[in-house]
Amino acid sequence: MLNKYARAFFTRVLTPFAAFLIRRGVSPDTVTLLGTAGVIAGALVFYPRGEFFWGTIVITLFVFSDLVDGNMARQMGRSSPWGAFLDSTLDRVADGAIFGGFALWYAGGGNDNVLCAVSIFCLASGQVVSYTKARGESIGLPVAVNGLVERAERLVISLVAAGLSGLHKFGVPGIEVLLPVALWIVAVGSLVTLIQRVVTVRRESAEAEAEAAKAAADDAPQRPTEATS
Ligand SMILES: CCCCCCCC/C=C\CCCCCCCC(=O)OC[C@H](COP(=O)(O)O[C@@H]1[C@H](O)[C@H](OP(=O)(O)O)[C@@H](O)[C@H](O)[C@H]1O)OC(=O)CCCCCCC/C=C\CCCCCCCC
Ligand SMILES: Nc1ccn([C@@H]2O[C@H](COP(=O)(O)O)[C@@H](O)[C@H]2O)c(=O)n1
Ligand SMILES: [Mg+2]
Ligand SMILES: [Mg+2]
Repeated sequence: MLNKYARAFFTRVLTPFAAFLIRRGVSPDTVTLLGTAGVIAGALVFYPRGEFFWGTIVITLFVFSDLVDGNMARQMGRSSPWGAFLDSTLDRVADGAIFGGFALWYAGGGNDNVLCAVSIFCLASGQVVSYTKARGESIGLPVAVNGLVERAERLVISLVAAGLSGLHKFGVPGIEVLLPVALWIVAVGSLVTLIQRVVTVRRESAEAEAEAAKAAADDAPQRPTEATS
């Protein structure tokens, strides 16, 4: 949903910055790599210590690089299979660091085994949700569904809640409940999305098999029947 409705807005806002980086000779791959490094650092330095406000600020500064790199590649007319591969692969690494950071906090100072497990579930299910689409497309299916909670939703829900929960350390009472609520929402939403995508791939592969069987039957040489032989 966000990918559909917010992307156009962010493209307009980030295009001048992307053009500036191009003029400075920066490559899209450099932006992809530095952006991912910044997200990993923000997530793994701050979140395991319960520093959710500062961790989210650092991650937010870098996560938008994921929209800038593609924008730069398109402006330069240099969108490439390698760039698409690098972008998607490093998305998985960045997501692993964010939800891994939450899990480390709940396994340590946050001292909550259930929320640790929910964070690990968010991490794993998010990766599998993305994998279903990538694998489905690699076997030639359209995978014509995005589902309830795509990557942009997973990030926005988790990061907004983490940033606000972090205000607890600045004296805002009760607000720390937002992160657990967000993690449960992302976990359930990712499960629903996973089911939506698997059902779609199952339907599309059954349709493709039926079409292939029909094409094979149409192409098969007509066997003489007993009556004509
Ligand atoms: C006192 C206040 C404290 C608050 C602290 C600060 C709060 C700031 C919080 C959050 C900011 C969150 C920003 C998150 C931005 C996410 C941008 C992003 O990277 O989106 C990526 C997404 C997908 O890009 P790709 O096409 O490169 O990725 C594909 C995707 O990953 C596929 O995965 P799948 O979906 O299948 O699971 C893969 O299959 C594929 O391989 C891969 O290529 O990009 C978009 O979707 C574009 C839309 C981005 C929309 C961003 C909306 C940001 C909205 C609000 C942010 C501001 C909120 C501020 C709140 C402040 C609260 C007080
Ligand atoms: N280093 C890169 C990064 C991305 N691309 C291209 O952009 C597409 C992704 O666009 P986003 O707006 O989602 O970042 C990707 O599929 C590539 O075609 C690139 O070429 N090099
Ligand atoms: Mg990108
Ligand atoms: Mg990306």
